[in-house]
Amino acid sequence: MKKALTIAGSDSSGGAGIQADLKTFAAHGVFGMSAITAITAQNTQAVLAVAEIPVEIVGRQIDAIFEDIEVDAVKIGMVSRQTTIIRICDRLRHHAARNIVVDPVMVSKSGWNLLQPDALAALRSELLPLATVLTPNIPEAEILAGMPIHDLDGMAEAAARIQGLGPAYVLLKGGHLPDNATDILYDGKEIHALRAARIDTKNTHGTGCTLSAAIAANLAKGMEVKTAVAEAKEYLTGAIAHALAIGKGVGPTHHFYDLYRKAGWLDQF
Ligand SMILES: Nc1ncnc2c1ncn2[C@@H]1O[C@H](COP(=O)(O)OP(=O)(O)OP(=O)(O)O)[C@@H](O)[C@H]1O
Ligand SMILES: Cc1ncc(CO)c(N)n1
Repeated sequence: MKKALTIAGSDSSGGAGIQADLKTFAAHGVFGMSAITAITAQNTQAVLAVAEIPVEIVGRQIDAIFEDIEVDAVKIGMVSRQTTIIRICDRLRHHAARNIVVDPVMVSKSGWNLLQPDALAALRSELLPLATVLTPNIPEAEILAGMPIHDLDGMAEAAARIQGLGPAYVLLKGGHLPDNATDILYDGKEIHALRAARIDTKNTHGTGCTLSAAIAANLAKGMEVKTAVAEAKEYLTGAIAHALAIGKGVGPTHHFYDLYRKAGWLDQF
């Protein structure tokens, strides 16, 4: 069985962060492991509190895994502190980690800042060059590329600028544009548009986490980056189509819709 590691924050409501990543790995038949960077008290409406995990413990979780188990892919999500970013990069370089998917999480859907302002420089200089695939959303890409983005042409221009900062591939997610759910993949040479119809739902909590974890799972299984991204996008679109109206706010995507469909459970819960 292939094995993937997520380095991210815990979402108590189970729809984003570590919980979304582990469910996504499981849905892909990949064994999931985790190094937790922070614990958030969060639900479908808000992030209420965040406790950072000490840098030393973050590093030790990564060492504990790599010293014992072969890691086929790594997904990195919420890492809010500069010192933690630097330690993670140091440990990943030390263990020669490969197939690294970086979701440069900055602000939660409910508006909570998940990246401290002084950590941006470390994200740029340390983490971006380690990424096989970087998956910014529009607001994150605007900050990384230093330009406003209004349409697909703007996304392509920003993806090219960000790719120049070091990641092998940039997947710029278009979820925040008003009329489509088209993402742009750039590898330094060619632009690929991954098109999907916008699904009319308010339940999109954890979409970004789910997509990056699905890419990592597909890379762990040995897929080429372009195939891994295209299949992950298809999986995510299904997970949004079957999103769960759990909680009073923005509900989570359905990570196991395919298994539930096969088991005849989709309409039961
Ligand atoms: N309503 C929708 N219908 C179909 N696809 C969507 C919809 N909303 C978002 N997506 C897709 O979900 C993925 C994540 O989109 P988005 O740009 O919202 O990321 P994000 O802001 O990082 O998510 P998160 O808030 O979970 O961090 C992208 O592939 C995007 O195209
Ligand atoms: C822990 C965590 N990571 C990432 C996100 C992405 O929005 C979130 N809401 N919570």
